Amino acid sequence: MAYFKQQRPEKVTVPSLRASKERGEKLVCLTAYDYPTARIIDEAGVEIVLVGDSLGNVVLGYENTIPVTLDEMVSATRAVRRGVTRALLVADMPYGSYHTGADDAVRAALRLIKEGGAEAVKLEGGRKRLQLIERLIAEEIPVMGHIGLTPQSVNQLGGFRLQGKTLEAARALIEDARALEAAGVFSIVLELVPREVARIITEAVKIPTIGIGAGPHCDIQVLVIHDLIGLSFTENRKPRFVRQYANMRQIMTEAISRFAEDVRSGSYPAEDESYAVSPETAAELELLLNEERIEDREQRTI
Ligand SMILES: Nc1nc(=O)c2c([nH]1)NC[C@@H]1CN(c3ccc(C(=O)N[C@@H](CCC(=O)O)C(=O)O)cc3)CN21
Ligand SMILES: CC(C)C(=O)C(=O)O
Ligand SMILES: [Mg+2]
Repeated sequence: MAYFKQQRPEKVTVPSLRASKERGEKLVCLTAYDYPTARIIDEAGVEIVLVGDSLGNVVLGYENTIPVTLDEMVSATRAVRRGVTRALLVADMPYGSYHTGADDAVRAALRLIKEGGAEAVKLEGGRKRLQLIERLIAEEIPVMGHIGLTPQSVNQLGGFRLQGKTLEAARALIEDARALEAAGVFSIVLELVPREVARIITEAVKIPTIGIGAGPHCDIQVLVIHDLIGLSFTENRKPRFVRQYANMRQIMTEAISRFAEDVRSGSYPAEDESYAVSPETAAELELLLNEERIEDREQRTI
């Protein structure tokens, strides 16, 4: 490419992901839910930014992703959109937004694309979603699949447990992945599945696999940003696939404690952390104040 182009890495697109897999490149995906975090992640060179419905857990404080609404996802996606220029921007379809029929699903996906600015949507489920996925793709909406642990099924599953452990369950996952590829998804999230199963699926499909708790053989790895920087799980309760690269909880706690201490001791704000009128205006203000005091006294003596 000419010298005046290619100053920055090229924009990541749906077709460029497949080309990356063909070249054997490992890519990175992280979640984001707000503008400043999205900007940091994009500028760090991460290839895919996912506005996950894990928003429900890490931003809204829910137990699971079930209560997350389409409005909440659209709002977060709009904020993230403003911070992302190079990465591919994908938004999760929340629980309920694609479960009441294909027309409703198209409408929900179009809101994430048109209002949110997402370039693709992700939805959970294997073969049972094939018709729905084909319909979305027919309406020019790129779709990312998601199999293994599908957190929107938590009430059916009874918890966030490893999936595809038995021979039968592993075969079902491999069939789901093949069917999703045939339906036209551009990538598949594999969540909480044994590394051997993830390897077989990754080798069986031409589209990239995106692993979370799925071992090293996936084409792409994804984590929730709050898990990476220590703002979600506590050390003794974090899932084994989470590697914590920073302790922002500790950094924030220290900053907040020091601010509170400085306010209470009177050391904040200092003189150069507030504003003053000119000395002349200060003198005039002083005079004005004295006149008012005199008037006050005269009124009270009447
Ligand atoms: N902050 C956050 N990070 C996530 O990765 C995440 C969410 N929220 N919310 C939606 C789902 C739920 N996820 C989870 C939640 C808990 C475990 C967990 O506790 N796993 C245990 C047991 C696994 C097993 O052996 O069956 C573990 O130790 O990994 C795993 C995935 C992944 N997703
Ligand atoms: C972890 C990823 C795959 C996700 O679905 C989410 O963050 O909601
Ligand atoms: Mg999700």
